Amino acid sequence: MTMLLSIQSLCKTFGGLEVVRDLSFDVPDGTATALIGPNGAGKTTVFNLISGVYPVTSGSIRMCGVDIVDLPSRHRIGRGIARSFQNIRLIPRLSVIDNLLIGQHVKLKRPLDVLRPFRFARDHEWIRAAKAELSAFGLSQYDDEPVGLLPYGVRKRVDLIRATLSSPSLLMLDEPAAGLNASETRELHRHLDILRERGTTLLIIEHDMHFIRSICEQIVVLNFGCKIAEGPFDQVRTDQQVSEAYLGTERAT
Ligand SMILES: Nc1ncnc2c1ncn2[C@@H]1O[C@H](COP(=O)(O)OP(=O)(O)OP(=O)(O)O)[C@@H](O)[C@H]1O
Repeated sequence: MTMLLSIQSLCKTFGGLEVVRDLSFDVPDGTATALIGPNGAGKTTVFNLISGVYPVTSGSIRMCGVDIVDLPSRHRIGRGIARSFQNIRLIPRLSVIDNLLIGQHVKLKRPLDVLRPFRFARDHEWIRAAKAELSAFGLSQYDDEPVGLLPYGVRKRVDLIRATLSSPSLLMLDEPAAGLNASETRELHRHLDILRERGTTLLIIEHDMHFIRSICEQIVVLNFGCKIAEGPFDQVRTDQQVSEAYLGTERAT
C-alpha cells in the first residue's frame, strides 16, 4: 500500500510545553484516517504542523516520500495538502461564488494578481470551476447567496468546496461534523463519499464516533501529544488505554 503522508518522530513544544511527543503514523493513499483523542490532546496542533502553520520542533512529515517540514505553508498546497478549520473561514456578506474565488488566490503566481478584476469576466475558468463544483455537490441554488444567510450545514460544505477546489490529494478536516444536525451530517457524509470516489485521501479530527466509524478505515488515538493506539475502529475501541483516556468518558459510543 502506498503511503501518501508519513509522519515520523514528530515533536512540538510551545515554550516549555510539549504538545506533540515523538508521534509517528502513516496515512495510506486513498484511505480515510481519523485522529481522535480528548480535548487538548494535540490533534489540531498536528494539523497545524502538517499544513505548515507552525514549524516543527523535530521530526519529519513526508508527502509522497518527500519531506515537507521546511516548505512554507502555501507551497504545501501545491504538494496536494488542503484543510478546513474548526471555525468556518468564509466571508459572510460575500456570495458563495465570491468566497470560492477568494479561496483560489493561492493559485496566483504573483501576490498583486489578487487585484485583477476576474470577478467580472463571467466565463473565467475559476468561476466555471467553482460553479461546476457547486453543481457536483448539489449546491448550485446557492451560487449567488450571501454565505451569512445560508444554513450552517450548507456553509460547512461550501467551506469544504473552498478547500477542495485546489484538487488536493490529502484533505484534512478539523471537526467537520461539529454543530451539524442529523440530516446535515448525512449530507456531509455523502459529500465526503464523493470526494473519496474521486480518490481524495482524508485525515479527519472528529469527536462524533458514529461518523468516524462509518467513514474511516484507520484510527490514530492521541493523549497528551502521544499516540496511545492505532488501528481499525473496533480494535481501537476495545483498547483499555483508549477507554480510560477517551472513549470510556461521556463521549462513549
Ligand atoms: N500556539 C500555541 N501556543 C501555546 N500552546 C498551544 C498553542 N496551540 C496549542 N497549544 C496547546 O497545545 C495543547 C494541544 O492543543 P490542540 O488544540 O492541539 O488540542 P486538540 O487535541 O486539538 O484539542 P480540541 O479537541 O479541544 O480541539 C493545548 O494544551 C493547547 O493549549
